[in-house]
Amino acid sequence: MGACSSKRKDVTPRNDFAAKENPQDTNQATARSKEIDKQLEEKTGKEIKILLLGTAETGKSTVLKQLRIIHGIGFTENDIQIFRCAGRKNMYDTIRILIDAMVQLTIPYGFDPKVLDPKKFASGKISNGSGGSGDDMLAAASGIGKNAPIALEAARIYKANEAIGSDEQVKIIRSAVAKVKSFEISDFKTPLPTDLTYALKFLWADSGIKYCFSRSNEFQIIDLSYFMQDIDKFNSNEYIPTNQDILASRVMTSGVSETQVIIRGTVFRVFDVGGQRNERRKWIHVFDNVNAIFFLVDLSAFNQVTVEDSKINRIVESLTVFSFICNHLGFKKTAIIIFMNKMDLLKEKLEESMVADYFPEFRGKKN
Ligand SMILES: Nc1nc2c(ncn2[C@@H]2O[C@H](COP(=O)(O)OP(=O)(O)OP(=O)(O)O)[C@@H](O)[C@H]2O)c(=O)[nH]1
Ligand SMILES: [Mg+2]
Repeated sequence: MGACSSKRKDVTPRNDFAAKENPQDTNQATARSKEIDKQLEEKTGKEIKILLLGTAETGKSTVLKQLRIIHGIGFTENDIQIFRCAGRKNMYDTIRILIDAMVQLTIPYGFDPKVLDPKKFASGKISNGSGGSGDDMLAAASGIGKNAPIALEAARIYKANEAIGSDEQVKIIRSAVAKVKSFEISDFKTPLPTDLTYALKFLWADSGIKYCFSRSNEFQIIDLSYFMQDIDKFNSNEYIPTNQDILASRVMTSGVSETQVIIRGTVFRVFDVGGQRNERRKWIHVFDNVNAIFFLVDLSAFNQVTVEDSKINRIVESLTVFSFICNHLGFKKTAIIIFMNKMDLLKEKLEESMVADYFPEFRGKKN
């Protein structure tokens, strides 16, 4: 995203609570706010430099997008085009990653851990299986304990990870997978071809893929299910991304971008950086004269490993980088604010997962 600025004089959002405040408190708060503004002006000559830091996928660019929306900066035509393409790429990537994860986790297409109907499995065929019946699978599944991944057992018995279903179903799945795999990656500027979107929809509806997605902390994928709900809409040529679509889309940041926001005469220069390890070496270029750092942490990542190293937990990686930033001599006088992000996803995950399973020293409540 390129640099831009807001010329609006007062763009501070008001909320409903403001009207209910005690007038005396409001006066005091206004006076204090003016005092802080004055101090900042004296210190920085009306310029505040802010860095958005954090490891990959913690939500730095999303915070910047929110800032642009809240302060009325909005997005350029070029930005809108980037987000339109991002939506298409996000949908394609989701299924492409899941296809590989199905192999990695040995999950057959059509597999549904909740449906243990003997008839379904007994009559089902495994496309490249070599023996084993549905009854065998059920017996094994019931013997491995309720928390063990039943899919693994299914794959072990059938020595397959392809598909459960009739010959016709298996044929359709094979053809959909082949369609996605053979797609020549484009710049996503034009809509995805209809036969490809058909394959994406078909696979997204598959119970095995759904089960695979439910184990998404075991491989690298961003939850972009927002786009998968309406593939045709997001793929269409006429589609114009809304603010909500823009916030949900994912474009990895490479390099450094600056956005300027002017609030009551003070210029806030906000720098967004890439959080992946190979991007972090570029951070140093913006380390001079920083007034504040917003350090983002993805709290929902407690059960995930980093993209770069499958042995490193994402929260541990965040702590390491945070510690480096806090101890950096250049930031002795810099305000450092931790931004605990993705609380919505954390809440969802705590229904299924426990923090203590990943951090045994954690003594807090289960959820
Ligand atoms: N559910 C949920 N998703 C979020 C939240 N914040 C960000 N995301 C999503 O997380 C994904 C990654 O967010 P980004 O803002 O691109 O992350 P980043 O820190 O800029 O990542 P890099 O550019 O790789 O360093 C995007 O798809 C966002 O829509 C949140 O609070 N909740
Ligand atoms: Mg980013």
